[in-house]
Amino acid sequence: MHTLKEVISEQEIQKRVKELGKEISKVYEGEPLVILCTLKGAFLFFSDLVRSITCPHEIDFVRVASYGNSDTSSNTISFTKDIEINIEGKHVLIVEDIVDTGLTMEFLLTQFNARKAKSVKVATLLSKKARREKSVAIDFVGFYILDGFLVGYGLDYAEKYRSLPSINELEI
Ligand SMILES: O=P(O)(O)OC[C@H]1O[C@H](OP(=O)(O)OP(=O)(O)O)[C@H](O)[C@@H]1O
Ligand code: HPA
Ligand SMILES: [Mg+2]
Repeated sequence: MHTLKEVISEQEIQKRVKELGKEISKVYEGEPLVILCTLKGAFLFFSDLVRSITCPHEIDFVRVASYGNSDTSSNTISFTKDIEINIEGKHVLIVEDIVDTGLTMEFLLTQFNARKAKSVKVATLLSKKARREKSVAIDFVGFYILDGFLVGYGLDYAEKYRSLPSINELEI
């Protein structure tokens, strides 16, 4: 077992997700919108966020991974599941749990910008700049985090802790 220290409570997360949902709904009102969940880490944030977005939208799922069982990026992104919806002419919102080095988001932006979407924007629950290697533009941010390896609310360490309702720092 590892020691966990709570850094963002379930209540704080739920409040912030609702605020983000309102903000996003205003931006896309009346526009064709596809919201993409980046598996696995974004699964809880995504499912709460889409329920607080009031404008009509489609959803789809993409699977990328680079951390494996480690707390540092392998710098190699495995892309094992693509979306199934055609995004041409539609606005795309990529939903992530965390932008850390930025490598994953840079990869996703390159992928989806190449597919003639009307726009491609990014929503992330957490943005951690201490280890940022690629500068990526993020449109909607839940919380800025200074440092530390985080688990819970979708985020894992070696596949553990994803189902916790709060965000916690892992003491390895
Ligand atoms: O900015 P980066 O340094 O690229 O890190 C962010 C990415 O790392 C995690 O995914 P991971 O590879 O752990 O896969 P997972 O979502 O299945 O946990 C996280 O969910 C992001 O997708
Ligand atoms: O802090 C983190 N926790 C879990 N997964 C991650 N992937 C990038 N950064 C993190
Ligand atoms: Mg992970």
